[in-house]
Amino acid sequence: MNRSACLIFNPVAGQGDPEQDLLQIRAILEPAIDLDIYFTSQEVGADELARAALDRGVDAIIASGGDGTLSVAATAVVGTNIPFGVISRGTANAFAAALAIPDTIEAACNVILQGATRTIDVAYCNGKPMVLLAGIGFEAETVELADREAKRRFGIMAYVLAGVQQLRNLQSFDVEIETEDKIIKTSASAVTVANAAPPTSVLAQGPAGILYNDGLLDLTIVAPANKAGAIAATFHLFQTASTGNAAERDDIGYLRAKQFKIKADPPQKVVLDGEMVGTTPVEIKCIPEGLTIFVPSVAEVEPVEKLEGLPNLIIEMKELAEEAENQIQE
Ligand SMILES: Nc1ncnc2c1ncn2[C@@H]1O[C@H](COP(=O)(O)OP(=O)(O)OP(=O)(O)O)[C@@H](O)[C@H]1O
Repeated sequence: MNRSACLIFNPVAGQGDPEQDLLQIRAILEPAIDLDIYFTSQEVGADELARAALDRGVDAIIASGGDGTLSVAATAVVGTNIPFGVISRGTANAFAAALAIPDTIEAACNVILQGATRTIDVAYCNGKPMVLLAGIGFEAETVELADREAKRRFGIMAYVLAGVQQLRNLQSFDVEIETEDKIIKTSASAVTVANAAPPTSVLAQGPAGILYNDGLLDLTIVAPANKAGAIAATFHLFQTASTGNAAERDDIGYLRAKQFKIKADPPQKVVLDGEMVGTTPVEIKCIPEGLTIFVPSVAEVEPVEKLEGLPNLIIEMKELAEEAENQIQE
């Protein structure tokens, strides 16, 4: 008997052709999995659809859409032991990148077909489930500026443009951070608490690596003195993220803890897994092994060759050419 799964599909996500995307997903998954397909709408979100599916009883929940859809669907699955599948079709695809899930439809579907799962940590931020990260200050302002229209026109550049725009009116705030064993007071422009984060979430990249199965959250404080400092700090974090090193600048701090209570003066906007959720204060607590997700059974292999796109490119396969020549001679 086939496995069954509820597929929650956002028909307006990303810049692709949703009808084509859905056909492709069905063509790959349906031979092995009985899919019960539900579409998100402006009124009915992926979380509501996921909760209804859990009530009906399903073997798995699969969400397909941008980061917004994936995050809210995941929040409904937290704490249930029902495996969660991710088919990313958004602009930034941060959710898939943070959890090392491939972001093409074909590869993501194959991960679900293979059926390997693992449990990962999640967190609760003011009672709301969080899979990736909470951004306080700068990031929250940036997310608010990158609206759907801008994302449609500029893709991932919308976030970069919004970030640059935001740098122009960089503001610093006083922050008090309380962990299990200490209270830290400083000023900052951005405070980010990450459970898991893609390398593109530069403001989360203070520590050398963000582990999503260590029972701990990673907090990064970015406190540049001025605009030039902000650009230098961002660039440094971008570099450390790509090399896997920890940040080494005086205006960047980081620490790990099971939970954080954060107050800001003046109160700052908070973005949780890409969605605006209100303002500080926040209380964020790690929930070890709170979510079961489908993951690649073997690590993705980086391609060792890329030639396509080169001008006047001709590739001759030697053995095939020789074989053809031999056949002609025979
Ligand atoms: N059928 C629909 N019509 C209009 N809006 C929808 C519909 N379904 C979901 N939405 C809205 O889509 C948003 C989530 O979009 P999602 O994050 O999945 O895609 P995206 O914005 O294209 O991707 P990304 O977040 O990666 O930029 C939610 O705000 C939700 O209200």
